[in-house]
Amino acid sequence: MSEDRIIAADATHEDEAVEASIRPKRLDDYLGQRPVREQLSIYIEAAKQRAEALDHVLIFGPPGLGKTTLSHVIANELGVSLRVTSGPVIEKAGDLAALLTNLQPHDVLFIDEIHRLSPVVEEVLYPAMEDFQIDIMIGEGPAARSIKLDLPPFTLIGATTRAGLLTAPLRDRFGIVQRLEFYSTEELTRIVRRSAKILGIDCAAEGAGEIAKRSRGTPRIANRLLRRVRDYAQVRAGGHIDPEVAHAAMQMLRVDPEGFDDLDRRLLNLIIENFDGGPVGVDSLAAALSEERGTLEDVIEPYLIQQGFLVRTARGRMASHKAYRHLGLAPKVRDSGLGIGDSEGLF
Ligand SMILES: Nc1ncnc2c1ncn2[C@@H]1O[C@H](COP(=O)(O)OP(=O)(O)OP(=O)(O)O)[C@@H](O)[C@H]1O
Ligand SMILES: [Mg+2]
Repeated sequence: MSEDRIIAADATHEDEAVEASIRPKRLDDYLGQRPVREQLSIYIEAAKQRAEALDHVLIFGPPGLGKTTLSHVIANELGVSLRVTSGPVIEKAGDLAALLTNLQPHDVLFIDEIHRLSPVVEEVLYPAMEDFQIDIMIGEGPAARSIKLDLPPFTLIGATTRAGLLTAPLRDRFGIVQRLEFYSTEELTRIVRRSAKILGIDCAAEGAGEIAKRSRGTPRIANRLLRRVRDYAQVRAGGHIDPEVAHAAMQMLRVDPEGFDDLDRRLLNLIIENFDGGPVGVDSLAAALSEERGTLEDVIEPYLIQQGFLVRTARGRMASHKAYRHLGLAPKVRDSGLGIGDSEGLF
């Protein structure tokens, strides 16, 4: 279901193809995320001055905010090669050992979805990260013995949408931990304008702003909406994107001024109409929407929570007054005063 969403934060094949051309390569082009950029530029500079590998970096945050992009940027700024893999792809300890022993000194190994590493593979990673050493087993049965191999000093960059699922020993081995935040409308406007320029799209500043406003704080969505608005502009408006054209295209895409689509509105409506505003358990919501729990938690909820339309409480999800108003409904009057104070936050 959610794969068809114009505002889904996870990458489609089309996104991946276009992203390669518009993905920023240097820190200066990596817009927004100012604290992250400031810190990393110092750590990178310091590592280069000492001629050492950069300390291991953990990047976490919702899909489409720039984790993969940032890992490419870091490797570029360090002037080293980047090897890319992901948690579910590394099946055996030997697969990881092969990757590690093929690194050049100071290279970056990027493990996407690092929370999905198997426990055996994770065990191999601990000494590799800490001492640049791995233990590998040679032979089988009684003749089997373990030998220690030295690795070149390297930087591991781990990315995850679910920092909470990382084991403590793994998390503790990252010297640098960066959390990506949703982008402001101004930042997304700059991102849209940059992408439009690269893709040769005629997009006025206010047109870019209109797209940015509806992009759920997420560069990937902003870039995708830009491409769809371009299609609309090309067929209906001589190829020029101004606020009116952007607005009309969004109406066609059924993306509302908050950047919500039918699925978001169905979710909020469900909580309000069927569960009396909540609290309601996430499993009940996922079942009612025919979505997987993980999709609901990782892709749909975070922005609704961050924007204060949905509240995550210990007893389940609740629709806020803002949600009622957005759907044109009268907010429910509560006696308990249950609200944001019960929220567990985003992760
Ligand atoms: N800071 C940024 N400045 C400009 N463009 C950005 C920035 N961050 C991300 N983008 C754009 O958004 C796209 C998606 O980013 P990216 O693939 O890095 O997200 P991600 O966090 O790795 O997502 P996922 O969780 O799905 O792996 C990139 O191709 C890039 O064009
Ligand atoms: Mg990624």
